[in-house]
Amino acid sequence: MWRRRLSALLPRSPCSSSAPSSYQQKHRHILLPTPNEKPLAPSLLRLFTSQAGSDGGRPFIAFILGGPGSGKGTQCSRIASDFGFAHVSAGDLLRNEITSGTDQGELILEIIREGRIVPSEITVELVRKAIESTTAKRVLIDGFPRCEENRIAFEKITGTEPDLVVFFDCPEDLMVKRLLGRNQGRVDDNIETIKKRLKVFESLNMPVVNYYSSKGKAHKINATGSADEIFEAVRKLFSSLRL
Ligand SMILES: Nc1ncnc2c1ncn2[C@@H]1O[C@H](COP(=O)(O)OP(=O)(O)O)[C@@H](O)[C@H]1O
Ligand SMILES: O=c1ccn([C@@H]2O[C@H](COP(=O)(O)OP(=O)(O)O)[C@@H](O)[C@H]2O)c(=O)[nH]1
Ligand SMILES: [Mg+2]
Repeated sequence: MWRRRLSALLPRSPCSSSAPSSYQQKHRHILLPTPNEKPLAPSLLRLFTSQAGSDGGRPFIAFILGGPGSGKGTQCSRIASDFGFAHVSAGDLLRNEITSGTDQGELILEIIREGRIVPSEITVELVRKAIESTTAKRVLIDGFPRCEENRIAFEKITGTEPDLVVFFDCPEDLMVKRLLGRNQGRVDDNIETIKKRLKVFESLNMPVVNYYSSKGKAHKINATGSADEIFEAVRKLFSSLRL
């Protein structure tokens, strides 16, 4: 499955309604290996063909979802240190591409600045590599998948589904307040971009949450209290898992 071109796997309704940019057309090669290309490393084959938790199998995978400013990153750091998870932040992986000046960095910066969603072929590849390179038995994927297209691409390419999905439920006004106070110099933490990100969250991220809810995999956590209070609910959930 991983050998097929990602474009062939993408659903008809993409994350963005806009046509492929000239950058995307020019960089069609940012795709997964084709049958003639190098096969996956044995470690990766094992990762995506085995069940979580089995000996030598892939790690336990938890998707951590929620609106911008709902506290995903904050809670992930705590889960990572208390429960031994590796923390893979999709947003950080994308920002690393910008700061390291890769070919795709310019496109990513433009999309993040506008609060849109980066094409699946870029993000899935970054997330897949991050999972492959960790030796941890448990991995948090923070802020991905951002839309149904991301989700379908991830599941098809890796041949696996998350073992757990956590959704941080937070009202918009609180998310806005937190984002405006984040103070990390991010190009997208301004009121104009925040409004766009909230719209994208409702229209494109929520269907992913709803999909996993319908499969009984999503756990909703009230994200309105203090970080300590929220972590108490998170701790309960993670303590109840057989990891
Ligand atoms: N429960 C909370 N109460 C108040 N501020 C919070 C809380 N959780 C996170 N924050 C702060 O809000 C901002 C956004 O949190 P962050 O974890 O980065 O959210 P996300 O990754 O979902 O965008 C950060 O400045 C963070 O310190
Ligand atoms: O899977 C992802 C994750 C992030 N982003 C982009 O990166 C931005 C910042 O994401 P991050 O998760 O860091 O933001 P947060 O929700 O934590 O504020 C998003 O608004 C998107 O533009 C994306 O396109 N795909
Ligand atoms: Mg974050």
